[in-house]
Amino acid sequence: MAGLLSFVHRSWQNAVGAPKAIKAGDAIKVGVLGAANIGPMALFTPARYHPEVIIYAVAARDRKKAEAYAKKHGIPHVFSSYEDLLASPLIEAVYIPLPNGLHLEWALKALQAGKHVLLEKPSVANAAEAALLFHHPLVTAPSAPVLLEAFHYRFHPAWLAFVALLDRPNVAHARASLKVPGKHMGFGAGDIRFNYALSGGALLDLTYTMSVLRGIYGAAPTACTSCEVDTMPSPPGDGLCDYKYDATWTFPNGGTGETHGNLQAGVLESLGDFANAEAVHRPVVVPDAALPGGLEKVRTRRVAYTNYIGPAMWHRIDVEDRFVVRKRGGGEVVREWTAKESKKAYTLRDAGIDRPSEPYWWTYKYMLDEFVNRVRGREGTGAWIEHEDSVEQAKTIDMAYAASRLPLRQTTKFDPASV
Ligand SMILES: NC(=O)C1=CN([C@@H]2O[C@H](COP(=O)(O)OP(=O)(O)OC[C@H]3O[C@@H](n4cnc5c(N)ncnc54)[C@H](OP(=O)(O)O)[C@@H]3O)[C@@H](O)[C@H]2O)C=CC1
Ligand SMILES: O=C1OC[C@@H](O)[C@H](O)[C@H]1O
Repeated sequence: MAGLLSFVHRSWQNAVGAPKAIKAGDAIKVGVLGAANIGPMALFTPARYHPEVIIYAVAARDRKKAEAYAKKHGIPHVFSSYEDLLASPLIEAVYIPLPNGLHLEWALKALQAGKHVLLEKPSVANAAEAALLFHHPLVTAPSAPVLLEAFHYRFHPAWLAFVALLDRPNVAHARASLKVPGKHMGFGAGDIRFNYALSGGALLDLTYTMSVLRGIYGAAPTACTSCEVDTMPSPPGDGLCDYKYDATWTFPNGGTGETHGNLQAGVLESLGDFANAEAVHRPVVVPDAALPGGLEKVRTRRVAYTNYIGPAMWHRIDVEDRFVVRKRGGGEVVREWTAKESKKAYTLRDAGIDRPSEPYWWTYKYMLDEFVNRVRGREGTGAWIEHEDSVEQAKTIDMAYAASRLPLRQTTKFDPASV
């Protein structure tokens, strides 16, 4: 009951209850490319209680649509085209929630206009595009603007607490899932997620599960050993867009992995396996000064993080340590037991980081804070998505498509040499 009440309280505070911030005189003016559905959740709500961020303008392909969106979300300025918005000297940073196939083009154009870029996940459509973007001189120059792939879940204290419980070199198997009841969320015919020309497909849209596996191992996979996909019937999706995938992986330490994504999950399937991350370790000898000579203590750890994608609503991190005391060198077992512990980390302090934060902050607010810290050249929590991380992520998705019966996501027709 107490858990339910705090869930309701946190959700209410995030949505409307938290006091609006008084904006600093030098707050970053952000322009938004596209009247996208995700804008309010991923940026406008957290910006409301961030003193250094003003959602200043939006541009849409249709000005009337942009005006209606601006009115609904209290955005003071409207531009008739993405180009016009980028040309505004008052705009310091740009948020890009466009279809995946347009990310490369508009990220490069925004960077060329000197804007910092918060780029929706997945950063781009494939590994070739990732190399083009993240190795581009506009990105690698010493005073280049900030460019961040918006993997919001990596910024939440619960993720930081989960990772701190891992013994990465000894992870033996990892699993990540994301099963979304898309039919009930409007992801139907015509959605960008099922449009191959816009780089649709669940492996890209639900790219999180592969990112989670890479985050658990702290390494890129060595191979995608299998990838079964189910595709949207044609039309929509041209038969080329997966709505469901089940993939298996190997990692450099010999460990294995599995990722499961479904954009058309039933409600029960989604409730049962919505956004889970799990790491099972190899047995390792752990020090215990209290043990008599000739004996050793062996720990086999399993860590499970439930709801890695929306931890501010609710999450739990379960640690299960199976201990064996045995004769040294793998001999006779003299004692065995299992220790279980459940943890939560809603604030940075809960994760052992001595910085202010609030339990109602969503993943997006933690990410926005770090984005602002980078833009302002300030030290942050250390949570960040490095450019090479984004490049590795795109390579990982390509590996999955290569192991499936589907083609890689198509490269944009935009000519990067034109910027
Ligand atoms: N971080 C998160 O939690 C989430 C991230 N996302 C990511 O955000 C991005 C947008 O997703 P979502 O908000 O669901 O998508 P929407 O379809 O709601 O928005 C996409 C926007 O892209 C613009 N657009 C430009 N060209 C095209 C085109 N040819 N066809 C269709 N749209 C076009 C449209 O803008 P205009 O207004 O100019 O017409 C539209 O508003 C994706 O990259 C997705 O992966 C999505 C959901 C959650
Ligand atoms: O980023 C996302 O997260 C949640 C999913 O519902 C959505 O399809 C995806 O774009």
